[in-house]
Amino acid sequence: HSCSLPLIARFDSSATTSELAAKEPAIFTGSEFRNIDDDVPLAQFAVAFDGASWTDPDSTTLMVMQAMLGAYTKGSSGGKHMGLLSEDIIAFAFTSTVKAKRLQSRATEKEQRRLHLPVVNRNIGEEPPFVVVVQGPPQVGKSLVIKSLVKHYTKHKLPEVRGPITIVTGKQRRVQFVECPNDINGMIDAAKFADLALLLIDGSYGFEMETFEFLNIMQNHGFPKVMGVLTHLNKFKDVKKLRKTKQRLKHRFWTEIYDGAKLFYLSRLIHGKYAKREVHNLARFISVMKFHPLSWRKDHPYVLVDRFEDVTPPEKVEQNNKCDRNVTLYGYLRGCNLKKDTKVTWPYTYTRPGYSGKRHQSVPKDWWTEDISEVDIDLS
Ligand SMILES: Nc1nc2c(ncn2[C@@H]2O[C@H](COP(=O)(O)OP(=O)(O)OP(=O)(O)O)[C@@H](O)[C@H]2O)c(=O)[nH]1
Repeated sequence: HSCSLPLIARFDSSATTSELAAKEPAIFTGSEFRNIDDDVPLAQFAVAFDGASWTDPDSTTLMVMQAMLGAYTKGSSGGKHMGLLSEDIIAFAFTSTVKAKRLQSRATEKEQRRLHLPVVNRNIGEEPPFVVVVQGPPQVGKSLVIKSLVKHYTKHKLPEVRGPITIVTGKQRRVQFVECPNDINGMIDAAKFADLALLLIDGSYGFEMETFEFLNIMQNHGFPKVMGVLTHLNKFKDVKKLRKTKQRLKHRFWTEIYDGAKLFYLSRLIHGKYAKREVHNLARFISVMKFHPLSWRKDHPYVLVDRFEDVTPPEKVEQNNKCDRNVTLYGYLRGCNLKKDTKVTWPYTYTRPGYSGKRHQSVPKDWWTEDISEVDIDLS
């Protein structure tokens, strides 16, 4: 004490702690961390508030309060005048045996109740969107149909279709529109993840190879709901011929799919866009359609990867065809949601030689589907 007094005297000793603090105010640099652990029956939390110097008339009250709540040391750095190291929390120390017993029996009761609870769905986030695949031969109007539907639902003009587009179409429903690429691999992918396939047919030309090809692929890769859409009908000048063609194409469509399969007509093009009323009808059908999980998908889980946090570029994966890197993915496994940050290790990759060389106009590079039927995934 005698040594430190002269040292202190060198400073302006008339200033109180609060005055010193006021000169250089503390900035609270805190953060929040929440960790839900059902095995720990107690919730622990920390509260920070402005303190008062010991000369302050409120200091005694605050000290009593702090003793009741528990204290945190200022030992470790965390800001100018404070620390963040937690100490024993006095608040959790029992002062009476009766209270201790009561708390203990309550904790046991809670634990028992937890054990007897039915398994709750702990999926994080919303349900995956329904995937509507828009398929058809080149130039049939796939992009225009997607643009028109987006415009109908969101009132926004979509200048270009560059990838899957997800839209909220109802309180509990999201729909994702995907343009089906016109190559065999793209069609196989699409047939697997589609909940609904919109088959676009050029009415002025009739059925084309791409439609039959896709129907064939769908037979083998899970048959989603299918609706036909006839476009380019405005090219008919003769009303009688138009009516006859519609009839003929409808019966052909029914033969290919099933009797009574839904077929829409986009018969008018106004300023380069489909007629509002016709788009409205199509959109309403999509909005109210009941989608059922397909039994095929239950046996062949497919993951639709939206976004990789640790992206493995397809090109790289291709080179060493066996990829065992741990990739954190954020996506949907059909039928159940994957937890965010689920660790997935896949032994092989879906990307095939030449993938990067191909022009994937409608699907962004960091988006692809992965067959994970043999992949070890921790879904707990
Ligand atoms: N006359 C007429 N033209 C249409 C109709 N539907 C689309 N088009 C036109 O056909 C062209 C191609 O339309 P897109 O929507 O790009 O067709 P797409 O199927 O996405 O084409 P790809 O991506 O190249 O396969 C555009 O110029 C459209 O305006 C229609 O019903 N009638």
